[in-house]
Amino acid sequence: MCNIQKNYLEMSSNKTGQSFDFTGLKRVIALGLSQSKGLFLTVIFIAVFSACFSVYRPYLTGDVIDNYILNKDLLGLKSEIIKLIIILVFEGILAFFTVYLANVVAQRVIRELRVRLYNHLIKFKLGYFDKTPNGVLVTRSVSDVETIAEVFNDGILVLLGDALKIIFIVAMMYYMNWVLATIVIVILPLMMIITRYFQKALKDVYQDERTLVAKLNTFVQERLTGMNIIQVFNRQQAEYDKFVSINNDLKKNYLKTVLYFSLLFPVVDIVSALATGSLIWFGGLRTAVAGDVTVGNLIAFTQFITMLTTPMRAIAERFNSIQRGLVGADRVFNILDADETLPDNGTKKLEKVKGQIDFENVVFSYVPNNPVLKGINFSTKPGETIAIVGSTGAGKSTIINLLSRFYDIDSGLIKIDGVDIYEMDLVSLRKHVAVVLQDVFLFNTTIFDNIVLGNKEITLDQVKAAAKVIGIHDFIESLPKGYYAEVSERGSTLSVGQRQLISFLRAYIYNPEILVLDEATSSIDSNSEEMIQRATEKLTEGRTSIIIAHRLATIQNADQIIVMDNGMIVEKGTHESLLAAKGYYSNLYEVQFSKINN
Ligand SMILES: Nc1ncnc2c1ncn2[C@@H]1O[C@H](COP(=O)(O)OP(=O)(O)OP(=O)(O)O)[C@@H](O)[C@H]1O
Repeated sequence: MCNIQKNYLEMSSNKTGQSFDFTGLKRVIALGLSQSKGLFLTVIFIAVFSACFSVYRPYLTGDVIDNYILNKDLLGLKSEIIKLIIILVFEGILAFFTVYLANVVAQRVIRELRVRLYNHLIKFKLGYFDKTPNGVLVTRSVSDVETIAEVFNDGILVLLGDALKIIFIVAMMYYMNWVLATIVIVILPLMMIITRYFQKALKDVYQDERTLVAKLNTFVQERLTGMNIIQVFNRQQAEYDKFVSINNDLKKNYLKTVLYFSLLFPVVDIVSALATGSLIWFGGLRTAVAGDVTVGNLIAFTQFITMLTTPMRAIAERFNSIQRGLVGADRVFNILDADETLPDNGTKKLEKVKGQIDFENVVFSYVPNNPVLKGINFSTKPGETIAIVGSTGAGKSTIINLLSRFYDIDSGLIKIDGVDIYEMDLVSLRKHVAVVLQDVFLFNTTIFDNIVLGNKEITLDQVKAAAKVIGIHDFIESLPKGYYAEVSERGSTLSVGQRQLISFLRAYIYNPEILVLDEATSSIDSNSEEMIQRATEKLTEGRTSIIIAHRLATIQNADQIIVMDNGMIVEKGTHESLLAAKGYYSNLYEVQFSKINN
């Protein structure tokens, strides 16, 4: 099974087996407190206050019936009704503040988590991204984080109010009439069992839902990026079928949630009706026969049952929201807890480097125990141009990944100016090494921004001067908005050659002492080839350069050519000496030369 699939499955099937994740909840609450302690406590205070008020209402209703309506005390009735109205209005105001403030807390937590997550991800080793599909990470950073809001919005803060309400109602019922209170209370455990059952079932459904959403995001994102492959190979129908299948799974999952909910409400209603029926039957008998239950008591208690059912039913919903939020939180915290950051323990900050590079017996594997580089040794003098050639998959690009510490080596030493790169501060190391990758990546912003990459110290004039040297200034100026022309996603509206030249310009403007260039394999027209050849000469002038070459014609003047095969260096020398040796390089050269001639 490939790494991506494995990691994806690991991240998706993180079921804990517990019905409620208290550790996750504690962590989310701690985050809420750290973001808005004052607000958080205010909402709790309002919830307590509001719970007291709502309980007072049925009590007052019973009191109005027994003492004012039945006694025909109209004056007293008027003042009691005014009291009831004031309580209702006040309850409404408190409800508004609870919902509004809980949402403010939730949004602050979301903002904080997104920032933390992005800040964490951006420091991860490239190896992590090799294993994890982009769609999964997009889902974690966008929609999973969003679900955490539910823990606050409809979750714990409101849940607390509901729980308090239940406690106050029970206390008030016993205060008013213990017989009626006991009749109602007997029914309560039944409701709790039902709620707990649905709570467990819903957690599993939500976990599956998050997995399926991530799967759908990954699918759509990858297909959109590789749309040209799908269309060229006429895979539309097959890809459509796969999409329909994932989408169907998601629909089935949502319907499961709906099923649980549609069942939960009627079941709770039936239990509530059972409680009301028993109350009226027994209570009515006692009113008529024993006389120890007043009419006001009976009416107040029917109101209590409704008031109990609503928060109890709501508690199931609240748990449901918290559950959904905690499943999202679990996934987000998994990433936040992942220790995938590239270790940066080096302390040496080199201000200027001369450009001497040494690889000493370097061994490296992407996947443990499967070395891709098996003992690489070479050295460059400052200012030299060194070319690396060899068969596909030989390990050429891997060498440049190691020099910039995109990945860490298994053993050996890589030195710049005699200093082990692991002793160097990472930022300082990368400041001295510019990399032009085979597959040019352009962001969806202006050409200028794509070149300076947010560095405010680089001016437009500097970029223009550099573009003239590289030979792309006229082309950029010919675009409708020149340097401020927007590049479409990944630069798809530019030709391969133009994208290459923009990435050359990006490296040139940073003026590094060491340049690493992974030549594009895609064929370009001879005019662009000539432009790129001239730009390469300018780019490598006066700095140590490592060029991974696919076209041998471009590297004949290199100071040193390294020939690689199957993770090892098989030959080293100049173009002439290697041709004379009649070995691997000479063969490679002849094959390319005869291809060109043919
Ligand atoms: N991120 C990765 N994870 C796992 N294996 C990888 C990764 N990148 C490359 N490899 C493997 O490492 C080996 C060397 O790859 P590398 O890209 O260095 O070859 P290359 O010589 O640059 O090839 P090409 O000329 O085709 O670009 C290959 O077998 C490749 O499959």
